[in-house]
Amino acid sequence: MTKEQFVVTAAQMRDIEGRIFAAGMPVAALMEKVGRLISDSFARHWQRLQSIIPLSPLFQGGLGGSNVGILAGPGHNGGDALVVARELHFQGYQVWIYQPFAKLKELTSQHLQYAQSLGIPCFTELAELPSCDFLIDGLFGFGLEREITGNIAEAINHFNDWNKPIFSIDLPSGLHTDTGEVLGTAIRANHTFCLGLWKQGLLQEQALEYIGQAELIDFDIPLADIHAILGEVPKIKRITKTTVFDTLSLPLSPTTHKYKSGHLLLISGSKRYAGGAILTGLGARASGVGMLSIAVPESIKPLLISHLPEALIIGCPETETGAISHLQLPPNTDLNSFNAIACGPGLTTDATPIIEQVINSDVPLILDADGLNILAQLGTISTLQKRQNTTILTPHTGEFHRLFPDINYQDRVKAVQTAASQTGAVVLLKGARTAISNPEGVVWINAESTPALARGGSGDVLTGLMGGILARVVNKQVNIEDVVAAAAWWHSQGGILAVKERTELGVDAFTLTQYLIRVLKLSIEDIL
Ligand SMILES: NC(=O)C1=CN([C@@H]2O[C@H](COP(=O)(O)OP(=O)(O)OC[C@H]3O[C@@H](n4cnc5c(N)ncnc54)[C@H](O)[C@@H]3O)[C@@H](O)[C@H]2O)[C@@H](O)CC1
Ligand SMILES: Nc1ncnc2c1ncn2[C@@H]1O[C@H](COP(=O)(O)OP(=O)(O)O)[C@@H](O)[C@H]1O
Ligand SMILES: [K+]
Repeated sequence: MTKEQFVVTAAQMRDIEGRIFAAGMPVAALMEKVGRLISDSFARHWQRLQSIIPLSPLFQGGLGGSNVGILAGPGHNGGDALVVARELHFQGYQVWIYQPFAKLKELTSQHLQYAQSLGIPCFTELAELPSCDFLIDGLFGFGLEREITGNIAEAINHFNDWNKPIFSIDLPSGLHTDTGEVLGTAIRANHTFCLGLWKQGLLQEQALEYIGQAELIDFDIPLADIHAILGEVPKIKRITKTTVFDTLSLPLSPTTHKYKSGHLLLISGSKRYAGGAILTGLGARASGVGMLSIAVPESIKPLLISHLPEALIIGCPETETGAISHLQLPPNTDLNSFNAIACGPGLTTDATPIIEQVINSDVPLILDADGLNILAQLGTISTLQKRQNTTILTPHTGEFHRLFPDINYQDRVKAVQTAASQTGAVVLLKGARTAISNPEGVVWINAESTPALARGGSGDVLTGLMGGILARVVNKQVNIEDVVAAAAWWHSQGGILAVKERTELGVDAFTLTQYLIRVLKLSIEDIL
């Protein structure tokens, strides 16, 4: 595993650091190292930002003229900030320190004393503060243990109102390290230097508006210490390119044939939502699945054939409303003929018998969209108890709430873990930071995505893509949650590449399908 993959809670980070200190690393030496790494990274970012952000009238050109305000807290987050203050002072920045706390940890207090001896101005009152070009936030890190109130809360709100770029150390002060919840109030950072290992709260949706661009500062934590605390196979991980490529089963075996590369059955669409079936089909096409069958209402069969000539389109009898009334598979075919079924986009809730039929089958199954709405009507947990084979549920927040009305989804990591454990399914909760859990609580978080994907139909693309990957690799002893993670990552990366070439407004769901193979190609070239 790479450092980028690990995700820790505050308690785990404290235990990992505890091991390093117990092994002999002096706390002060580590703080020095961390502070230097932050200063170096900061200087790189600031050079880049200078070209795009208007600076204060005091700015005299060159780094030496930049004015920087350092917000220092009482603990070691404040200590880190004070090391950064000293480093930037020696690099020629005009530095001042805001430090309103009466009692500081020993090491933090020493750094403050030295900074003051160097002539760096230090203030305790907001009213005294000079102007600056940017702020470095070292008020609280993972040691924040209660709501921020009083003058500190006031100060945080005040700094947010300054509208200056803010760089936060470890995490924006005020965010809960594990859940990303705002504890009273929080710094709205433009950039966050996460120290050592990714804190779980930074990967939670509710923290996103506070983090800005997040960067991991690797300060060489020994892998043995990480594994000693997180276990040999950590429970919560961030999806990375490497993990995805381990799952995609590439290159193809030279002796493969179309049925060895998986046969996926998509069940999707209605007269009303024909587009959902097309988008799901195009998502599946990008997966490279060997055989693709798509069951749709008879009346939209010609439309599907025109968009997906390679697929076997199965026209089914339809209800008065134009939904599939029941599956009518070709002769000599039953559901066991398929390696996987993906079911739901565009079905409408009139297709209830279909959902009952696929749930009763013994084939790996993905349920999405109306498949989930019907499942909620049937009773999520009792209905899924009948399943013998793999089930994957891919709700967005609204669907999740319908499926699991009793689960609080503020902490999305906990929410997917609970849902997966209650149902025995792998659950993917869609959103800006999609979270995936298997029934044992093994979680993947998709930390790189783009809001450009928040458009109708983009979830249909994901279902098709995931179905295709699942059909391709399901017989190859893969973990199902790894397959789901691979699809989520690929889908988001397609969106990110499309944004680069077409702006955030240029990523409609059809366009997204055209970027899936392009982004795969670039990623393969990158890995080789
Ligand atoms: N030891 C080191 O040199 C290292 C330090 N690191 C830094 O150390 C930080 C953790 O340090 P600490 O454990 O000292 O914790 P923090 O610096 O995050 O804050 C703890 C201090 O804040 C006080 N506090 C907590 N909640 C408060 C509230 N709501 N209102 C007012 N005061 C409050 C506590 O009483 C304590 O004094 C990390 O986030 C990181 O920045 C590590 O990341 C790297 C190694
Ligand atoms: N703000 C966002 N940032 C990144 N990805 C997002 C965001 N909002 C939605 N998405 C992604 O877009 C897709 C939307 O899926 P879904 O809600 O099912 O849409 P639809 O049903 O219209 O296809 C999901 O993959 C989701 O993770
Ligand atoms: K901070």
